[in-house]
Amino acid sequence: MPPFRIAPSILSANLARLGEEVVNVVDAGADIIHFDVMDNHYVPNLTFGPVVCEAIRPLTSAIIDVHLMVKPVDALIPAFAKAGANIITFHPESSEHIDRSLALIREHGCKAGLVFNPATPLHLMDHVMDKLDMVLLMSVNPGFGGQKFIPEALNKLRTARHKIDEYTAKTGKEIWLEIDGGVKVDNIAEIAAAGADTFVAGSAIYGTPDYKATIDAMRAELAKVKR
Ligand SMILES: O=C(CO)[C@H](O)[C@H](O)COP(=O)(O)O
Ligand SMILES: [Fe+2]
Repeated sequence: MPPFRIAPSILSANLARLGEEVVNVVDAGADIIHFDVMDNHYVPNLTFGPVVCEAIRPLTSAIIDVHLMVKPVDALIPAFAKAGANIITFHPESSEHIDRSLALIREHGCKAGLVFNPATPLHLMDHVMDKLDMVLLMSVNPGFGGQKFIPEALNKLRTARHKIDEYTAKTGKEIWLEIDGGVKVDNIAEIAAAGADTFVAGSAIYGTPDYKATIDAMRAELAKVKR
């Protein structure tokens, strides 16, 4: 059984009580805090920046996974690294020089990843695998929480899993495969079977009254997965 990681997106948290919401979800069993950064330019929504990351950093030792939905990306990379991010991912469409942006993330001591929108082809990862620690597939169009999972993402996950497994077999390098958008208790097993090992879930966790019960239910579904 591969290690499965659950990454609640604080986009769906009660932002008036953000600190408590971070602590509570980690106490409930989350592995990662997923931090959605939107700029009202690359995506039609506006969220939070490095100062908010810096504010939550002392509250938890959980991994902070910063998903940059901003264009351009490079100027924000050092700022998020300084604010305590552990992983920084960005969309290839938002960088003029993908290899350079990935290198910049790693030079700042963070794990680096590329994010693929539903219609963005996976071949954009082919020549930068050595600089990737994570591949994030969007199963919704980016910009909002609470959207419906796009089923074609399952085929894309299988393709990405194959590419990553081939690369890992050749080099020994581990690359996490994360899925983001519309992940729920009732589809997480199918998504894991298609190849994901890391699961962002915003509304499915923060929209329920008992975060531990929801995360436990997700783990129970994941325990049934055969791959
Ligand atoms: O990147 C995102 C949106 O662009 C969010 O991480 C994602 O939508 C999580 O929300 P939900 O689990 O409610 O779909
Ligand atoms: Fe996200």
